[in-house]
Amino acid sequence: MSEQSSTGVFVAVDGPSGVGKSTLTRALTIRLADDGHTVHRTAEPSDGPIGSLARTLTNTADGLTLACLYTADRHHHLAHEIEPRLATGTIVITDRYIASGLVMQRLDHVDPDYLRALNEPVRVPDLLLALTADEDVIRRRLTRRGTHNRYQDQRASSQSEAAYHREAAQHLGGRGALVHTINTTNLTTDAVAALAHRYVRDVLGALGDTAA
Ligand SMILES: Nc1ncnc2c1ncn2[C@@H]1O[C@H](COP(=O)(O)OP(=O)(O)OP(=O)(O)O)[C@@H](O)[C@H]1O
Ligand SMILES: Cc1cn([C@H]2C[C@H](O)[C@@H](COP(=O)(O)O)O2)c(=O)[nH]c1=O
Repeated sequence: MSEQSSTGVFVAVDGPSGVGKSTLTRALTIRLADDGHTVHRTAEPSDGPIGSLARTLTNTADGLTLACLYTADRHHHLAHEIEPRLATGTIVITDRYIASGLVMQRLDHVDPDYLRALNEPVRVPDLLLALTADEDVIRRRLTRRGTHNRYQDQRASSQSEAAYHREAAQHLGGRGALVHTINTTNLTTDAVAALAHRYVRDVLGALGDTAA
């Protein structure tokens, strides 16, 4: 087991619904923990009070309400769960973050400029792993696993969702996040995890971490 990292790294895994975010987040956490790092796996909506409310209202509230709720949850998530861990050198990996906020409520017809402005004060991740896959592949994955939310049942939204995620990744890159896009169409879950693992190790290596 190698030495514990002294620098927290904040990683966001984002992309269209059903692309493989949760699968990757779990696998990446295990790989980094096996390297000897302390890793905290989390997700948005968070398990905090605002996240729980947002999750409850996702299928019924309007886009503006959800945009404000999810952004409020993001601030609370950062202040109470993410930043305290980063401060102790933990690697934090979140399944969904700002990109989901820029995309999902845009699918609810909220103005993208407003969504960007709302998320402007929110800390960007050090590394965004932006997952993509061909639309028919995502659809097959969702059918096999089962849909979780109303967005996944709307076939028409999946193309816009992918396009909006590309824009969101570009925007976050412009705000200083290191962005790696992983096209998972022809990659096994292990291959996706191996690639993501390498990207995180590169970041740790650049920070001078001996366990990278
Ligand atoms: N690279 C891959 N190849 C094949 N199947 C995959 C791959 N990645 C994930 N899957 C499968 O696709 C399904 C959806 O994956 P997962 O639940 O991780 O997606 P998600 O992006 O987290 O979904 P959601 O947006 O609903 O939270 C699961 O059944 C998972 O096993
Ligand atoms: C962060 C965030 C999330 N959402 C929605 C999208 C999904 O309906 C759920 C999360 O579902 P999962 O299967 O657990 O990934 O939350 C959203 O609408 N806006 C956001 O900013």
